Amino acid sequence: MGKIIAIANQKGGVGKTTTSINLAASIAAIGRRVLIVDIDPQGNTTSGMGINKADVQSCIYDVLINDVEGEQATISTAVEGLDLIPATIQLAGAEIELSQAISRELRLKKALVSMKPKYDYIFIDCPPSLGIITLNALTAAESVLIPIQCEFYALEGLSQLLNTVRLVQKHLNKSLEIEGVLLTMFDRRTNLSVQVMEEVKKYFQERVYQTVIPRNIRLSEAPSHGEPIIVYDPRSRGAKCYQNLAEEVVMDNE
Ligand SMILES: Nc1ncnc2c1ncn2[C@@H]1O[C@H](COP(=O)(O)OP(=O)(O)OP(=O)(O)O)[C@@H](O)[C@H]1O
Repeated sequence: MGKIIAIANQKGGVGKTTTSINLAASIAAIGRRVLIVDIDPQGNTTSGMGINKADVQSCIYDVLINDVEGEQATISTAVEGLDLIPATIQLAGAEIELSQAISRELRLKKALVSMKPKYDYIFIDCPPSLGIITLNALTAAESVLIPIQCEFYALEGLSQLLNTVRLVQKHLNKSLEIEGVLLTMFDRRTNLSVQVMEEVKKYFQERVYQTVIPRNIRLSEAPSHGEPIIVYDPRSRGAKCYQNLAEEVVMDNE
């Protein structure tokens, strides 16, 4: 049965999409069946996997709003064992449309029920907000993986995210857990990165992954080639680190 993990932080640009693509691809590369669900209207995970949004027939919007089956919106990617439910800009309207819908927080959960047996891991790439779309992800998920960028104000807004997690646990999904906290864009030459790491470890303790993702130019180039880092540059530090993270996540769960 696939474990559903939401990758969430309402702060923008902290590495949610980079982690969704590269963690999912690295887990698929060690022989697990993996699905990524892109629920960010920017659709960066979709384009970062080499999918041309203009060619997408059905996307996550159709699943959430038009009752299209998850299977029907699923496409296979160039990485063996890795499938994707894409997002297009159409999703930008869903926040308002869902606000009037019945069981509006449960749409994604319902859609993923029939998908779970087909996968070992299902990752949901969340948008940078705590609106109804992210609530759908936190309600569908068994756990939430939180990427934190090693920068000034890194911890700002985290209490809001943790508060939302607590509210979801109380009202919508009592078994939601913190899967882990991932430090991203770490630059060992700066004191700031080291300070942020210490702060985050003090706060989240053993829930912080041992693997830390460095700032790595190859990771930022890969999406424009539509490839995960293990395909674009398998020898890069970024690739090695996401492979290590994949092993850590699999070890925690199997
Ligand atoms: N480890 C890294 N090294 C270098 N660049 C990175 C790294 N991680 C992410 N980036 C770059 O930083 C930018 C933001 O990353 P990303 O899109 O993954 O963040 P996000 O949290 O998904 O953003 P949003 O909140 O807009 O959805 C992108 O240009 C990405 O290529």
